[in-house]
Order: sequence, then structure tokens, then C-alpha cells
Amino acid sequence: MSDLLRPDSALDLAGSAADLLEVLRETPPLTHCITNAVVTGFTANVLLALGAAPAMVDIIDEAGLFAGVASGVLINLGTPTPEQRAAGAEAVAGATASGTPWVLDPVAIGALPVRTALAHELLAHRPTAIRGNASEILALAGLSAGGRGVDATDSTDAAFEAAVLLARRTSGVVAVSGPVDLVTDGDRVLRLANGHELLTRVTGGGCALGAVMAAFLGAATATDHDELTAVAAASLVYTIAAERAAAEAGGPGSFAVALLDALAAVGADDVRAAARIEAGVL
Ligand SMILES: Nc1ncnc2c1ncn2[C@@H]1O[C@H](COP(=O)(O)OP(=O)(O)O)[C@@H](O)[C@H]1O
Ligand SMILES: Cc1ncsc1CCOP(=O)(O)O
Ligand SMILES: [Mg+2]
Repeated sequence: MSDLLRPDSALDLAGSAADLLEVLRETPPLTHCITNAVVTGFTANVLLALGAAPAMVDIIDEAGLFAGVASGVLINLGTPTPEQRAAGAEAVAGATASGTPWVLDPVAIGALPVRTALAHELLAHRPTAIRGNASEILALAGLSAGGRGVDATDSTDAAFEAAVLLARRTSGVVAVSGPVDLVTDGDRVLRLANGHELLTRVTGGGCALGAVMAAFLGAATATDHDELTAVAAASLVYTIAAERAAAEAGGPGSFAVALLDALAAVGADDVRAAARIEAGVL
């Protein structure tokens, strides 16, 4: 990254994220999720708490048509059964035909052959956004063999070039999660420093974030905000809520519950006040 943008561009982004949170709650975006068996309930609760409208439509002959009417779609490869794999392909076709934004979360790709091949097939259809941890983003770019199961073994900074490469290849947005989140559209780079380690101590911390990105992308379609802003807004709102939840929680169990309460309670002013952003151009 070079040429840090003037400091008020970070303030602009915090303001845009705050605006988008309000738009999302007014809309609310119908968020179509094809996601894994581990996190389905948690993901739906995260979306509901935030103010979005989740629907887990992951069967053949429904996923395509539903993606056409949804506001945003998530394709998460965590437990990709044969039916989900076919439903995912249908959903991508439906989303592409109708212009619905869609998010790819390539969970645990690298060493596992079925999901890795599927992720590369889906990549060719140019997701609006890709969300993964650093090892997943490196593996999707063909630069590593992935992490350890669903967990990253690489730092966010190590995935910087992979993220830029994927963003340029797809003309989309790539979000790399970790202690500091990195979001890029291939021209601009954002580093978002909010969050809490407890997000890694409950299952679905990353997967639910992908669904939140689909919801924010859906909300943003009726606004002037671009996809980079929508994806960053999702990350900011989610991680700021996590910080507030962690302040109340005694451990992972109470954190998971507190996160839902915090997602419902977090407001536009909280986002403006708490966002920690570094913005730059490539
Ligand atoms: N050490 C950390 N400190 C603060 N926030 C973190 C940390 N690690 C991950 N996060 C946050 O947790 C969420 C999930 O990220 P991550 O654990 O990288 O995803 P995944 O579950 O897909 O591996 C993101 O919002 C990220 O910002
Ligand atoms: C544990 C596990 N196994 C397959 S999918 C999954 C959930 C992963 O969730 P996250 O990527 O959000 O940690
Ligand atoms: Mg993940």
C-alpha cells in the first residue's frame, strides 16, 4: 500500500457504514444463505439480530429462483453436500441473471479436494465479494495449500497480494479476516482494526460475517455506496458489536448470546465513534 489517503476518508467510511446500517434496518435485505450445517442457526440469528431477513434455501430447484428475488446471496462451502453444491451453482446462475450481489466463503479450501475444485469453479463466475481467512484467500489464489481445517495458519498481511490478485481477477471485493481485517477491490485497500479474539472461540464467527456482508451488499444496492464500502461496513458493524459483546461476556458461551444482543443494539453513532480504519490506494 502506498499514499495513505487523507485521514477524513476513513471518517467518510465510518459515516458510510453508519448510513448503511440504518438503510439495512429500514429495508431489510432478504438474505439468501447456502451455508454449512455447523453454523446455519447461528448465522440466521446473527442476521435477524442485526435487522436483516435470513432464508436458508439450499435445495435444488429452489436455490436458483430464490437467488433471483433475494437482496443478497451467501455461498459458504463449509459442509458442501452434493445437493448444496448443485444448489450453489443454481444460486450463482440466478444471482448473475438478476444482478443480485453474492458472497463466496471458501471455507477450509486448500487440502480438501472437493470444495477446492468447487471454489475455483465458482470463482470463474466472479463473486461480488469473497470472504475468507488468510489461508483460504491464499489457497483460492493458488499461493498456498490452505490452513489447518477451518482455521488460518497465515497472517492477514501474508494474504495481501493474494487478495489484490483475486479482486483484480474477479473485478470484485476481497475481505480477509483476522486480528485486523483487510478489504480490497484491487485499487483501494482498507485495514479494519475492530474485533475481539472471542469471535474465534465460537463456531461461525467468520461464516456469519459472510452472511452479514451479503446483507449489507443487498442493502447497498438501493444507495450510492459501492461494494467495497458495503463489505467494509459489514465488517465494521459486526466487529464493533463483537467488542461491545466481549465487554459483557464471561467466556465464549455468554459471548455468543451477547453478540446477538449487541448486533441488535449497535447504532449508527456507535459505528461512527468506534470504527478503527486505515485507508489507502495501491
Ligand atoms: N485475534 C483476533 N482479534 C480480534 N478479532 C478477530 C481476531 N481473529 C479474528 N477476528 C475477527 O473474527 C471474525 C472472524 O474471522 P476469522 O476467525 O478470521 O474467520 P474464520 O472463522 O473464517 O477463520 C472477523 O470479524 C475478524 O475480524
Ligand atoms: C467447524 C466447521 N467445520 C466445517 S464448517 C465449520 C464452521 C466454520 O466456521 P468459521 O469459519 O466461521 O469458524
Ligand atoms: Mg471460515
